[in-house]
Formats: sequence, structure tokens, C-alpha cells
Amino acid sequence: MIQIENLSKRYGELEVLNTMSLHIQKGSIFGIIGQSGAGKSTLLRCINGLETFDSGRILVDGIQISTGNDRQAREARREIGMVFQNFSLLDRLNVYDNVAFPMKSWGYKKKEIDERVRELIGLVDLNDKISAFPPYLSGGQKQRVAIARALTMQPKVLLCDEATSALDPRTAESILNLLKEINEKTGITIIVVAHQLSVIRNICTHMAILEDGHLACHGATTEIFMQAPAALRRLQGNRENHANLSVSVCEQDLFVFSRMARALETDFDIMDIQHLGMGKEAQIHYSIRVPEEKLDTCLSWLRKKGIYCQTVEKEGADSV
Ligand SMILES: Nc1ncnc2c1ncn2[C@@H]1O[C@H](COP(=O)(O)OP(=O)(O)OP(=O)(O)O)[C@@H](O)[C@H]1O
Repeated sequence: MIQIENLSKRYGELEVLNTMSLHIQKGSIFGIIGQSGAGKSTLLRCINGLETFDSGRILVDGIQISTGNDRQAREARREIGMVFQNFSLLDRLNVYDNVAFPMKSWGYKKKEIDERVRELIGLVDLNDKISAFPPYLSGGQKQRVAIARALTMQPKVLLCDEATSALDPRTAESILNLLKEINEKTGITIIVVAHQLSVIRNICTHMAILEDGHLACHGATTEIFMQAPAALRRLQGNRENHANLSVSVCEQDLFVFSRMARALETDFDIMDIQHLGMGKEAQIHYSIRVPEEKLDTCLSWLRKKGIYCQTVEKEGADSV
């Protein structure tokens, strides 16, 4: 479906993608994960023709992708929908008109637009918000509009760049479930770029780990998690001078980490999130990574707040 062959891309001296080759099967949900700056977004932008590259080629359903403005290039890009972290909606247009926007731009007939837009708004479960304007929508609802809009031209591929990063864990989960449902209903190929392994593990059939513009490993998600290659272990937290913590919080404690970061003037990475239990018993289990010198202060700060936490051994004690 998507064939990436020897793709290389530089920004000046910086080699962002280095002779990368990858085959993404039709109908799969393919996850791309890697540390910040590994080249994930650049790869997505190359796939949808937003970015030029220095060498190699990308074929989507046999059609070569380019940034050109000729008919073939534009038709090829039409096969690809994209969803961003910041939703990228037009605030002056309501939900209906945001979703209708791509079809209007391509000059479709009003009746055709109306049928498709209503169908998609139903698919993303926003019938009751059809006339609402983006500033009055929640983050999850905005992302649903963005997904519907990305699907209007019936693309063969949907690219999601950190589509759930700006959302709270529950909303993120509902968006991931929606993507899964769309994949099952329509057979569309979905590529998901994410920072959290939980996102990849929950919905992706296949995955790749990028490290400094190289493909460190790729394959079926279940196999990669079973074999736990070095690249996966590195992502799971074997970072020097950092300690891994396992923390369980109640739903009402969702802002605990931002308060901790402010109180202790420290930075941390959330590596995984899991929901445990239901209703009043519901807990959210986080795997976080903190600088080693801040470990003791983080542990005592969390324990003073009555929050269950413990350190996790780095090697072999993967919390994901
Ligand atoms: N337009 C640009 N000009 C120069 N350098 C860029 C440009 N865009 C990205 N880069 C650099 O290319 C590298 C890869 O960036 P990219 O955004 O693809 O990484 P990423 O893996 O998506 O990172 P993140 O997870 O932080 O979003 C980074 O070092 C970044 O600073």
C-alpha cells in the first residue's frame, strides 16, 4: 500500500531521514514511535507531500508522491488525509462547514457534499454539534471534527500526527477507539505517530521505532512487544540518569503531574498510561521517567499526597 524506498532527507547539515525503507500494508494501523527529534513528523510530511525529500521515493497505492502542483501530484495527495495534534480547524466555520471544506474546495455538488458530510458527522458521533463552532467544542470533539474532515475525500490513507497528545487520557482513548472503528468499517490504512507506547500497543497492528532518522526496528506490534528488541527497551526507559516510576492516581488527581512539575521544578516523561478498574474504583496507572537526582523528592512529594508510587527496575522490568 505504502512503499517507502531509500528515503533520505536533510535540513542543512542535519540528516533527518537516512535511506529509510518501509512497507506499510493496506488496511493496517501502523504506529511510528521514537524519541523527540527522531524524524517521525518529517516522515509523515514526506508521505503526504507537504515536504520535499533529497532522494528515494514514496509510492501510495502505486502512485508516486511529490510536492509538485501538477494534476497527478494533487490527485495522489488527495488519497491521503491528515489529522494533527492541534486539530487545525477553521474557527469561523461551524462543524458542518469545516467537514465540508475539502469537498467545496474540489468543487463537488452541494447534494453530494451534504450526503457525505452528514454521514461522516454521524460516524464521528457529533450529530448534536453539527452547527457548533470550534471554540465551543471540547478537545475530543474538535479532534472528531478533524477526523471527519480528513475523511471527506475518501482517502486511502489517514495520517495521524500526535492526534491524541493534547487530550486527557479518557478522551484520548475514545479517539483511538474511533480510529480503530473507522479502520474496521472502511479498511482505510492508518498511520499513527505517537510518543506513548500505550497508544501504539492499543491500536496498531504494526509498528516501527525510529531512532535519529533510522528505522531501529519494525514489524507486527505483538511480535515486537514479545521480542522486546533493544530499541523498544530504550523507549521503555533505559535512559541514562533517569529513573522509572510507576504511579497510580484516581481520576480526580489528573493534574498531579503538572503540579509536581511546578512544585519540584522538574521535568518528566509520561511513557505509558493504563486505565484500571471502573467507576469509583477507577485508577490510572502511569509509567513516568524522572531525572535520577529528583527521584527521592518526587517519591516523597507523591507519597505526602497519598499517591501510590514505586520505582521500577530499568532492565527487564518493563511497565508497558
Ligand atoms: N523545517 C525544519 N527546518 C530545520 N530543521 C527541522 C525542520 N523541521 C524539523 N527539523 C529538525 O528535524 C529533526 C526531526 O524533526 P521531527 O519534527 O521530524 O521529529 P519528531 O520525531 O517528529 O519529533 P517530536 O516527537 O518532538 O515531534 C529535529 O531535529 C528537528 O529540529
